[in-house]
Amino acid sequence: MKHPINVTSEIGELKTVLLKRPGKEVENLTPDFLERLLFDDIPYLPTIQKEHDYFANALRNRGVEVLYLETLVCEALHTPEIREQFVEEMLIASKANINGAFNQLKNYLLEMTNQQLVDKVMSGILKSEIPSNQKTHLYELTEDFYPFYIDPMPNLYFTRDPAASIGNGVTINPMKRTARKRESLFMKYIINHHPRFVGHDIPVWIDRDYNFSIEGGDQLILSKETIAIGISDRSTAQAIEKLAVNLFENNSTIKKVVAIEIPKCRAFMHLDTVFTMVDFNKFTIHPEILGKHGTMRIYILENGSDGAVQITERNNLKEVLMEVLDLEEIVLIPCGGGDQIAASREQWNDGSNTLAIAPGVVVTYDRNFVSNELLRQHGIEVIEIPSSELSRGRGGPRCMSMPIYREDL
Ligand SMILES: NC(=[NH2+])NCCC[C@H](N)C(=O)O
Repeated sequence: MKHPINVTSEIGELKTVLLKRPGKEVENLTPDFLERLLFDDIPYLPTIQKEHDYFANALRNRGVEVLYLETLVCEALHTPEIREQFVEEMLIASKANINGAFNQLKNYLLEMTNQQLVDKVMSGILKSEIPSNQKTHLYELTEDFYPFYIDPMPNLYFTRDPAASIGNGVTINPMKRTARKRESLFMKYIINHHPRFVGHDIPVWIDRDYNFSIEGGDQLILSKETIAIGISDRSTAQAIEKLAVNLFENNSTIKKVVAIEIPKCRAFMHLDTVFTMVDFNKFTIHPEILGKHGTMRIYILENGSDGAVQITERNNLKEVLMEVLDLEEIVLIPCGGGDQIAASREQWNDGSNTLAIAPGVVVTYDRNFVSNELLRQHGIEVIEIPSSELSRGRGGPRCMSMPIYREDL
């Protein structure tokens, strides 16, 4: 039986991808809570959905099978026991068990159909949804102070981050920000209970209960043997080392983990906001991460002879890529063409965040016209998608997709 997961590169022909269509969770954003929910503005739901459908269709037109997170979760909750366990775990992760309305919320959710239940958990539960006579806790009465029992999860359409495929396995990521921590629970249920995945040996290289954070936007599969991971605002050195050890010790094909330090700031939250692979030897790059004289802090983690990880330091990205990919030439394509204004504007709108669907073929946002033109000049085929609402969440085509199956190179 064909294994359901296979991702051994960033650019191998994309066969199956996981998306999440933006839903009601995006409409539950209000100005007071934008920052904590990691948005800069409120997308207009009908338009963001239209743009997202365009993205999904662009992928389907190229023969990619598009799976939806919301559908897979519904299908995974196929027995009363799994449903109940899911609801309980989700409520505990939302802290509804601590001096909270755990039982009311549990009953409320379990009365719903699977589709309603999943939509509700994703879009958040408002305090106004539970009748006043059932409210017994102080926090339930303070509706004006904070309107939600459980927060909406507007970042769910960035399926890249809560889980990521490496080889035949996955990382179910311990997320950094409270606003996103619960997101990886969906993948746990999918991997453990969805008929497409149960019965297969799917190694979990790092699990969501690990104490230090790591997110999929920082994880790049450079080749069958090498991955790159950003040491970033979201991914910690501890989790990167732990992942490396697990990959080395558990028969993965990965021999090297390249850890790349990137500045900790909102605009560069993940490695893929400043660096993506578009062809065998071509990468997009935001010039600002290259540092003065192109010097960076890069560490290569390998399996040491005594079972401990061996770490060596490098400082030139191009040279490291040539070394680990065994190539004579690497082309770094600067976001915004190196023009200072275009670079920071287009990076802000994810100009470096491309999704490769085959070597030399990428999906990008239409608004990044300078970067798109430059990619074309480098011989890359660029498929543009509309982006006025999608981009408000600060993530691009790579962030909005979790590859499940790519052809090997
Ligand atoms: N892989 C990525 N770059 N994801 C972008 C995620 C954006 C999201 N608003 C967040 O702050 O988490």
